[in-house]
Amino acid sequence: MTKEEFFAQLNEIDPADVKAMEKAADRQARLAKPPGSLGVLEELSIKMAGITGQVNNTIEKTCVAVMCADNGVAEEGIASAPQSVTRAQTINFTRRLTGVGALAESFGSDLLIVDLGVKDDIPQEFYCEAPLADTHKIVNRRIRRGTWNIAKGPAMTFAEALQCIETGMEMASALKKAGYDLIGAGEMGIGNTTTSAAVLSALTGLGAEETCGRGGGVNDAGFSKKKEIVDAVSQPYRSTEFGEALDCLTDVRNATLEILATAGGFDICAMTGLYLGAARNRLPIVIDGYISAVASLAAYMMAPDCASYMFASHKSLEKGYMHAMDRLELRPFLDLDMRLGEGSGCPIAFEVLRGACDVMCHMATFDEAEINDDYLDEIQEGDFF
Ligand SMILES: Cc1cc2ncn([C@H]3O[C@H](COP(=O)(O)O)[C@@H](O)[C@H]3O)c2cc1C
Ligand SMILES: O=C(O)c1cccnc1
Repeated sequence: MTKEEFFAQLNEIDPADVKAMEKAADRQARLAKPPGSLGVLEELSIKMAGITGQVNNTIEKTCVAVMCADNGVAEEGIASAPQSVTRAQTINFTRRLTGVGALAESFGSDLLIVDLGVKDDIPQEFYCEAPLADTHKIVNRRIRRGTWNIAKGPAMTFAEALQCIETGMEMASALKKAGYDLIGAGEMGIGNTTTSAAVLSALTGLGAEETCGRGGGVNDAGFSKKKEIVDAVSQPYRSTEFGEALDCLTDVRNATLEILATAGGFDICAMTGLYLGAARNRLPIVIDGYISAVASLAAYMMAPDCASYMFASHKSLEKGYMHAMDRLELRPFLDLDMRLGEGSGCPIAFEVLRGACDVMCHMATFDEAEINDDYLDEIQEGDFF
């Protein structure tokens, strides 16, 4: 995919269906309950209507796409765990032995595991080529054995960044075609909270103090190094001149691509593509934790309408997560003190969204429930809540 082809695909993303949202809001207001009493569930069901164009939605098939890759910056000692964990967990996803694997089994979701460039070899028998042909296999989309070290130069070439984005978009299209109603964005890659922080700092202008957390539990020396690297890598993009030079969407798209290739990882790029592809296919998508949130922000910068297709699941404890949410103007609806990644928040969020849609489909209106709703006038006029 050339950059021009990619940008043309971004222009195919439609805004949310406002008429369907109005109809959904109207039905929510007529359901037999005190107005607004289902809180966030009401908002979720209305947002879902904007995505599908239908007031009533059912969520049957769900899947978390897990983008796996290694990061060259791991050699700087910015992570607590060795890079071999990326390979081990990528294999463990196939057996559902990881956090997201166990939760996906528990809630009845599928996994779509994609290798974009794990460093260590994975035996051939674990791989397949066609996405979703076997959800217990790893889709082989390897670029190379991990990115280059961002502390020393760009993580990857532009062509590689585009290739990862294309893979993410390919996965979204495959999921849509296979009939999934709702998907999630997960990842695995030791060191990816460092690359995510570098991307977030570059995209927002925030310094490393605001965007860096301890990730998987890095020690004090590693944490200092992590912040130094994030500040240094993002510095050219944090200058006011850089921001001021961006005066049209094409400039922002080019700058975001450059930031992803310079400071990001194969996993972050593929997740960015997944969000963009989901929006292009009118497929709702759930954001997991920190890495997932940073990729969703990159997608939003390149195509602002894609935020209409995103649901923020849980408030990750990783520092910087809420900065991404603030820029996206999204609010996570779960707060479980989680900070795992992998897409582990997605299967839980799928259930909440399923419930929100079922309320819209199955609750009776005041009319249907034969309740005289004249008494509501006073509530609607008053400012009680
Ligand atoms: C055993 C283990 C399992 C994981 N599952 C997800 N992550 C999470 O930790 C990594 C990011 O943190 P950092 O930047 O500090 O390396 C990612 O792979 C993320 O998914 C894990 C990390 C470990 C150690
Ligand atoms: O929130 C996350 O996604 C996260 C936090 C710490 C480590 N890995 C992932």
